[in-house]
Amino acid sequence: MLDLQSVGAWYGSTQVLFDIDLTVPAGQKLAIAGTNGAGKTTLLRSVLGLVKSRGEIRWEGRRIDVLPCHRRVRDGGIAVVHEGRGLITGLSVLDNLTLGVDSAALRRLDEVFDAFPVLAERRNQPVTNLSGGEQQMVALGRTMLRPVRLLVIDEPSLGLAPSIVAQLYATIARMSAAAETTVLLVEQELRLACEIADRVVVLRAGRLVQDYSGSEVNFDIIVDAATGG
Ligand SMILES: Nc1ncnc2c1ncn2[C@@H]1O[C@H](COP(=O)(O)OP(=O)(O)OP(=O)(O)O)[C@@H](O)[C@H]1O
Repeated sequence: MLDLQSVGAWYGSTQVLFDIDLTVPAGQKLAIAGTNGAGKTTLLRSVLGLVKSRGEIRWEGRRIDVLPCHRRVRDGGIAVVHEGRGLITGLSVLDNLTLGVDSAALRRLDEVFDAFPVLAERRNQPVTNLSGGEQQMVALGRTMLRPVRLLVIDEPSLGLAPSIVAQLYATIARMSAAAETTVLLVEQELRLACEIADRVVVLRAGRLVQDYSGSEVNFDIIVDAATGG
């Protein structure tokens, strides 16, 4: 379970998140919606320890707000797929996928190549030769080889062709179902968010203003709240 109590966040002296209380049960797929600048990415960054924040954040019962980012990620089984993709530009596709993983995980490399055949074809090429969508596949493939308990995903569809987005989302859905991974997702395309999420919260001007789950996770219900209507 991920639990945020009275979380605020700041860039310099400017507060951009206010009093966020949010409990995400293990295995839940939560999408965070809201207009540009509402604070969606900052909420993810607060969980990861990448922005100045106050309040308490617990993951699996343990306070993580007191830990630096690398400890949260390593100890908490947290993986991040974000706009910048976080790949190591000098390395090949294969090296980016496998760097630091153990031999048991390496045996699952075929699962990544089954999900994204183009990566098998281009395994020895530098990641910088890949398109944005292919790089996003590498980023997601990396998480498939690691024991991920919390998957944090920021804008996976940004700038990608619909067919690639569909492939990415199918993989995310499969991964999270198979391993009961908890997912925190920021996705501007609300239809996509509603397809994968079992809960959607809406941020407005740094505050959590709506919380939808079950049958309320429906594009027509959520779109007005999320776009400020
Ligand atoms: N590095 C930064 N330095 C200063 N202010 C920032 C920084 N990053 C974001 N902000 C500000 O914090 C607020 C929340 O930004 P955030 O990126 O979290 O919003 P968002 O909902 O993810 O927006 P978008 O949908 O446009 O990506 C905005 O007012 C933004 O201008």
